[in-house]
Amino acid sequence: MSDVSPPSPTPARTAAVIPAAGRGVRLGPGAPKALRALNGTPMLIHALRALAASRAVSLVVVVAPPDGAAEVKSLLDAHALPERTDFLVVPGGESRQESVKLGLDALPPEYDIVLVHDAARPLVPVDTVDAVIEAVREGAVAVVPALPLADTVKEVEPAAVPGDPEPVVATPQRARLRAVQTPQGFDRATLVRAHETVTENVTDDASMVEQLGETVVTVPGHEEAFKVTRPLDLVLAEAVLARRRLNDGF
Ligand SMILES: Nc1ccn([C@@H]2O[C@H](COP(=O)(O)OP(=O)(O)OP(=O)(O)O)[C@@H](O)[C@H]2O)c(=O)n1
Ligand SMILES: C[C@](O)(CO)[C@H](O)COP(=O)(O)O
Repeated sequence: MSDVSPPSPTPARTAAVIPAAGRGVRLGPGAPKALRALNGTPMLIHALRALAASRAVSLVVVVAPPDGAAEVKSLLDAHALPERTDFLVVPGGESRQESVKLGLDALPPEYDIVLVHDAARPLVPVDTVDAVIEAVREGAVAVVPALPLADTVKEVEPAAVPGDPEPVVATPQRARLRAVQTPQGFDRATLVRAHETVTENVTDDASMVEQLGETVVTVPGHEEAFKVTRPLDLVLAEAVLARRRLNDGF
């Protein structure tokens, strides 16, 4: 009997797609949201560094504003990024869903696990990224970081005219609700099938996988993985960066 143990299987390779093609209408007038600065550095660069901080992520596909791929490529060249990670830039589409699909189409064949991460969540901690990857490696086909809600949520009959009173139709049990973040992690084949199958517009990739009848699971999210959506979020993001600098002793 040989005492040589069989070689352990090669871990699945992980790539990330960062949709960064949005305009940032809710943030107000200015450059596309992903290119706006947080403490002097574009939000997209913060998001790239956050994902590339995971040793498991070896490729990041950035989905740039449709007419902004050249500008995004120059931005990447102008900022220090980890050398062990490869970066690709492709032009995006009209909706987040379309942009993610364009990013997926650009992925080389050797990647089995795909993360989809909003450029608008620039401060996600690496432990959250790694927890998502680990859950996919362990066999989940779709994984989302999730947090319990602080507010009570009402379902309403949306008003025809914004600002008019809206009748409340239900109050879902808060203990069963979660706010989900990114990166969302997927078995690549499942995510590709979801994007080929679901035609209705949805707000996250995991819900497309749900529509295939596949199980989506959660891992704990993180309060610093919040999405920069409105002007106040910029204030919070800069405060988080200031706290990190203090904690790091800078
Ligand atoms: N056509 C689009 C729209 C959105 N996104 C990306 O999807 C992520 C989440 O979208 P959101 O926060 O809604 O960004 P915006 O669409 O830019 O914001 P808004 O809806 O306020 O315009 C962002 O990183 C955004 O750049 C994208 O790649 N392509
Ligand atoms: C994907 C997402 O960040 C999960 O919470 C969110 O649904 C994106 O929504 P947006 O309106 O496109 O920002």
